[in-house]
Amino acid sequence: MTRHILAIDQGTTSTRAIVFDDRTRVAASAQAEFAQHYPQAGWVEHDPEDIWRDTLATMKGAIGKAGLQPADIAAIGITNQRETAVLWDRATGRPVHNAIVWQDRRGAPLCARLKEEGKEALVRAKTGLLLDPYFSASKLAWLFDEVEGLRERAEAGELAFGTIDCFLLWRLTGGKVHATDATNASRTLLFDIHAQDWDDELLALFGLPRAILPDVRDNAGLFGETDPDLLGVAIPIAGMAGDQQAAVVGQACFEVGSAKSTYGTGCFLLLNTGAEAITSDHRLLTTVAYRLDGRPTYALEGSIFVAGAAVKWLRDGLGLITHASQTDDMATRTGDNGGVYMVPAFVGLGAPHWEPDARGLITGLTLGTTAAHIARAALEAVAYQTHDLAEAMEQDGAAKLTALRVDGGMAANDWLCQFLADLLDLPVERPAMLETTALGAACLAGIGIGLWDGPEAVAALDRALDRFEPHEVAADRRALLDGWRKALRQALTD
Ligand SMILES: Nc1ncnc2c1ncn2[C@@H]1O[C@H](COP(=O)(O)OP(=O)(O)O)[C@@H](O)[C@H]1O
Ligand SMILES: O=P(O)(O)OC[C@H](O)CO
Repeated sequence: MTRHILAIDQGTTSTRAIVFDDRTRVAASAQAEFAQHYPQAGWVEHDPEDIWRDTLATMKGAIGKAGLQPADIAAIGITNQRETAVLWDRATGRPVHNAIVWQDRRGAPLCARLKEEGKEALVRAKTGLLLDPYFSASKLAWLFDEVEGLRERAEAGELAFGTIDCFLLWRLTGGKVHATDATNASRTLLFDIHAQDWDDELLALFGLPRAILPDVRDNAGLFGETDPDLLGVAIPIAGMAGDQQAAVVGQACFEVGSAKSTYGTGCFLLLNTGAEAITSDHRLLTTVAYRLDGRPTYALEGSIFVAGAAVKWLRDGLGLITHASQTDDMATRTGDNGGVYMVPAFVGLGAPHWEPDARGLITGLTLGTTAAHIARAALEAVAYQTHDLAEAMEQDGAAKLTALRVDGGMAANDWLCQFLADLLDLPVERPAMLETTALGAACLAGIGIGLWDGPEAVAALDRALDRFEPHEVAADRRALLDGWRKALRQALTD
């Protein structure tokens, strides 16, 4: 009997469960899209109960589709949308509020005030991050300031905070384990990535009680076991990582200088910098790539908030398409962009600008503009932003990329992969199995139960790749980037 591993990939728009065999081949998967709540402009919430319901249903669905029983699952790995904050009652396990999602900007006033008070240098030195509402701390501070009675309950030890990994772990273990991993902790603005511990000075800055915080663990190891009431058996949960870091593992970016870019709702480019936590001069983030056996490996990260979300907006907001994959054909058919550029600053701009108040725009419209030009502009924008991040990493002296490994739902788009290769003037490598996030979680769980010895064993696993070679000429590249920069300037100064 092969030993199977179940990965839970709780993303921004959908929850997936994938069963892998002991050679990381996919045996079966199940997926559920869930509701997004936009209570006000710039606010984004998820109902944690939706997430929990879909997690259980997709786990059962994937195990069933694989023709297996829960007892055949040797271990579970969890990976998740990062930064999204949940606060729940330890006694009942019930959230006290909807989850405040990473895209939510409501913490902007607090971050702006702390910046004015000159706190950014301190925050940056300890956390590797910036004072931006993207990260969990200002979302939590908002909850404590706005929801009556929470502070007293938290100080009395009644409340638990967690990112989605931590909330799912709590629920899966029947409320027995309150823990997270070093990658998720490193996205809260409360965790000192050098000391690898929560930091009292940061907690004080955001006015948050320490009693709500989870234990922080390595990415691979025994986190706990599933409550037998859920699946009939106790299965070890042996790997956990934020989704972008899990993709680093799934893409086997274990060498210093290797990089991957994941195109899901947003796009996140991470470059492995090894044991050295490099500070960027271009407002990139320093973050934990993974921590194994107590030793952190760091990464430089460029975070783009809107990638696939722009395509989802073409579908759900504008009704221009009925399926995301149509954009591939539309972009191919237009031949060129017709002078149309989109700056998808729907929830502000992330790296390297960090402008929470910037808003999206489409420029260059004429009577000749078609839906296909707009679809193409949405795809091009993702590539321009990737280019800007890669350039910033190079200017930071971190590494000159020799190839870019891509993954995530949007990387299924061949036109986008070719345009990326042309624009970056780099080969783009795309694994045949695009779910590298889930694969990374499965690899961590496999390491956690000793199925694989460590990163070397994971790197040695077979991986089929598609490769896109660059062929655009430099003059075209320059003209396109000029058009993009002009549009970007408009979005940043509006
Ligand atoms: N063929 C495609 N072309 C362009 N965008 C796509 C394509 N397929 C999926 N997407 C986009 O990718 C996103 C889904 O990717 P996924 O990795 O599942 O995201 P997440 O984990 O953030 O929920 C959606 O925003 C969708 O619009
Ligand atoms: O849901 P994704 O895959 O776009 O990932 C979200 C990121 O983790 C946010 O930091």
